[in-house]
Amino acid sequence: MPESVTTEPHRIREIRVTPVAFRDLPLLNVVGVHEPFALRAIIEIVTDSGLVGLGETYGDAGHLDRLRLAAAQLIDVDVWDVNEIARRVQVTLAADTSKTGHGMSGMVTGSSTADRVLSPFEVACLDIQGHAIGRPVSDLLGGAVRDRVDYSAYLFYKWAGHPGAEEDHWGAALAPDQLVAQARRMIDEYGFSAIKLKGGVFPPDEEIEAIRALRRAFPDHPLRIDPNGAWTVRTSIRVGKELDGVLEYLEDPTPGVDGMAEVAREVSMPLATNMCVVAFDHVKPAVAQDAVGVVLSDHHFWGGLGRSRVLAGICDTFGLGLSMHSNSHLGISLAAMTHLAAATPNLSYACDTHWPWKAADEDVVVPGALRFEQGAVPVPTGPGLGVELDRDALARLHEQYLSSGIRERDDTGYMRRAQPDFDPTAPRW
Ligand SMILES: O=C([O-])C(=O)C[C@H](O)[C@@H](O)C(=O)[O-]
Repeated sequence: MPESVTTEPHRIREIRVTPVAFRDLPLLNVVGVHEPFALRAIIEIVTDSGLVGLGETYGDAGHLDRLRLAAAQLIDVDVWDVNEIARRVQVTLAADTSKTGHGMSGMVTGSSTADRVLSPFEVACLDIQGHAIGRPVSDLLGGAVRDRVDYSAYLFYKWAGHPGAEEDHWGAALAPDQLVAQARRMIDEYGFSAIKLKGGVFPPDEEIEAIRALRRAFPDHPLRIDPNGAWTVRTSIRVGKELDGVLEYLEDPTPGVDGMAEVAREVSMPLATNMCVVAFDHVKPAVAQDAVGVVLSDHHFWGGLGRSRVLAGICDTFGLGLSMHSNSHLGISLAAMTHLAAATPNLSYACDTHWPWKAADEDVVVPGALRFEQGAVPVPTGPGLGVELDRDALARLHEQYLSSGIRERDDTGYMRRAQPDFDPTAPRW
């Protein structure tokens, strides 16, 4: 065996789970408004060989409790044995009877708890594996088929500032011309070549008008709208017909596979989802009913990067398109998303990211490793995820989490102030 090849295991000695809070602007969605802070949990896995791997996931109270529960069972496992890690997470959570929330604002309630808990541990193990052999995570996932990953401009209706606070630097976006200005700024600053509007906030005709204004202003940019299931089947069909030829896909117009299937029979553009296909057992009924044309993967709820590639294979087999979903996130997640997208040949749509909404001075990774160029992030080529933890920044954002008092308020798993009448299964219009 050549001397450079090592067969030594890298056993887990310690797992640190650190909740952080970072500022989030008053973006509106069907649930309500983003709170002043978004919550994340940063995972550090430390091995007996002295390597440290990073993961990032939701930071709500229920999820944190489950992460810590599972972490305690992973000590001594070799980071190359991800199947054993998955088995232990599964067994631990099967025995957990707590019913607290999961930090996804109620929009992906059907996704597997074990997969959500496994995800950051798997990412951290891949980060360590990459460091151990000196290769980027994209190589561990089969090799990058692209050296840059395209992201989309993710537009939001928004208030001018948090109530009681000064107007923020993005200002209000409550009308079509303000959304066009928001898109123009994002495209100027980041170079995005596709646009997604988070809808379900205003009556559908107002949101159709916003999409038409975006189409006029950006005739060559693929457009999407995502009302997170806020519309009835009838409204969805009407909107789908009115925006025929305007959208590249219509995302989650209505809740549930049955409703999506009814809409899909009547509209010509593909329907996309990150709400009704969010776990492996949702794929079969959706395919059987021809309910969706595009699945938005998200390694945070599909069980990590390896399992997201399994999803990609399933989509390929059944002729489904593949895109990528995001929540408010930091640099560890952006790195993981970028490696995954780079190594997934059939991921042909620009991925979602909330990145532009994050303050540039708030992150847990050392600046510089990730950057946007013409709407795309160059795939990090260093070992592992290619990002380094900034310990001072981690401590600052953890302190912000503690002083915000969010944990005490957060026993539902919601990062956002919910609309009093919000029900993810009941369309509003
Ligand atoms: O459907 C989606 O794209 C999401 O669920 C992403 C986020 O939760 C988005 O709605 C948000 O951050 O308000």
